Formats: sequence, C-alpha cells, structure tokens
Amino acid sequence: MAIRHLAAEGFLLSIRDISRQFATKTAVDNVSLEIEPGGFIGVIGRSGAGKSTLLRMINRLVDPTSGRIVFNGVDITGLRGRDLRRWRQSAAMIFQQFNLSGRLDVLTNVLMGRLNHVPAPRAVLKLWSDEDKAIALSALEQFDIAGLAAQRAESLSGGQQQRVAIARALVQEPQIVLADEPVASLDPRNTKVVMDALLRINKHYGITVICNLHSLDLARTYCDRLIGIASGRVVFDGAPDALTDDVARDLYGLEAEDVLGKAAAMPHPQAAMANALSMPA
Ligand SMILES: Nc1ncnc2c1ncn2[C@@H]1O[C@H](COP(=O)(O)OP(=O)(O)OP(=O)(O)O)[C@@H](O)[C@H]1O
Repeated sequence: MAIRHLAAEGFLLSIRDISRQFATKTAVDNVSLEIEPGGFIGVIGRSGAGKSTLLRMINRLVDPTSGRIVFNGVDITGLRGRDLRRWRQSAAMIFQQFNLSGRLDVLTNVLMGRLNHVPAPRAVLKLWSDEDKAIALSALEQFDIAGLAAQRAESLSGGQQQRVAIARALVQEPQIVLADEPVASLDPRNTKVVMDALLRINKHYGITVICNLHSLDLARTYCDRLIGIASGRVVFDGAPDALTDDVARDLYGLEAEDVLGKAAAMPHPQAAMANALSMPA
C-alpha cells in the first residue's frame, strides 16, 4: 500500500493559541503545541480536561472559537467544502465507540476508508475495484483479522471492532491518526491488542499518532511524548520519564491515586513495541 512519506524535518502540526468555548465553559484554553512528524503522542488528563475537544478541533469536527491550526504549512482552520473533506480523510479519527456500520461486513467497513481515493461515480455506487479490496484485505491482515472480513461488524468483539476501525483509518492513507480514548470501552487484553495496533501504525508506517488516554499507565507504556491537560490548559509537555508522580498528582487531582496505583500492572514499553512490530507484515 502506498503511504505518503512524511516531511523529514520541521513541524508537522502547529497549534497556535487555540481555544474553544461552549457557552460559559472554556473547554480548551489558549493551547499552543508543535508536533513533529513520526511521534506517538499521548494526551492525558482527567475526565473533562478538554482532551476530546482538542483532538476534535484538529480534525475540525469541532471548530475553534479562536486560534489557528497549521498542518504542513496549510492553515486547516480556514478549510471549507472539498478541502475540508480532504483534510478529514488525511487526519483519520479513531473513536471510543469504533463508529463502524454494524450491519455491514468488515471488508465493506474498511473499504469506506477508500472513498476519497476512488472516482466519484464509483464511490457513490460503492463499486470497489479488486485493487481496493486487496488493499482493504491487506490492512485487515496487518491486524490479524483478515479471517473476519465477511462477518458483520456488529458480531465482533470490541477489540476486533476497534482493529477494523484502525484498518479503515490505515486505508485512508492518513498523514496523521487521531485516536480519542480508543481503549476506554475495552478489557485489558483487548486494550493491549488495540494499543499494539496503533503502535504498529506509528512505528511500521511512520504515521504520527495523537492519542487521548485517560490511563497514565498506557500513556507511559506506549507514547514517546506526553501532553498533560488540566482545565483546558497544557500543564505538562515532555517525555514519559519526565512525568513524575508529583506532576501526575497535580494533573489528575482526586483521581491521582487510582491512576497511579495501576502502573505496576503494565508491560514494559520495549516489550509492547516488540510485540507490535512482530504482528504480521
Ligand atoms: N458539545 C459540548 N457542549 C457543551 N460542553 C461541552 C461540549 N463538549 C465538551 N464540553 C465540555 O467541555 C469540557 C471538556 O470536555 P472534553 O470532552 O473535551 O474533555 P475530555 O478531557 O475529553 O473528557 P472525557 O475523557 O470525559 O471525554 C467538559 O467540561 C465538557 O463538559
């Protein structure tokens, strides 16, 4: 599959003084961030901190009240119409609830990610070429679920459905993947399988991943940069090792002991990486 090569240097994404107000509530408050290409970035913080709103503004599912978002030199806050639709394909979203069409089979769900890559008449009629089907099957193979291609999506487990959603994101040929609490509804085993799939997207394909996570353990295990958000503001930005328990206590407030207490249960980051990279190529 042809995945576009990323710029070797410079910032991929530049978020400049971005804010979002909902009535009297400031969900994101004057956030500025520079994101380099190729990273696996975790956005962490307690419930209601503003993580989802921040991610959704990057994809333009939510419009900022003020500020700018620039991707590869293009101001995406000003995009409209076809340009906006193209941007949304380039910035693939992964959602907590998978967002698959439950009654359609798995392969068709993945093919939906190709809509922007086929001529309009074929896209309207959903006439998929053999090449598109091969691309979709190959993406399913990446995550060890090609055998489920003919099944209805709603018959799959949560972990399997999320891997289908990740395969769909991959066939979009995205320049960045935005995952909004992708494992929040999964059990620990499926959590690991799905996080490994995202790690593979990042390490094998070199696609930048920004992932909202409530769990500090997961963020420390999988991410190479953490951005801590509290009350809509960035209160930490650095390597996982630099996030001390004291900083985490500030970040999570009353939830801190819950969040910190689980750290011992997670696999070592290198083990997670080795697992992800040993998935079928
Ligand atoms: N559409 C909306 N209308 C009104 N308020 C909203 C809306 N979306 C988010 N908010 C509010 O903005 C704040 C930040 O919400 P957001 O969902 O971004 O936080 P979060 O860190 O992702 O939390 P969670 O993990 O619980 O989703 C919260 O107080 C939330 O209630």
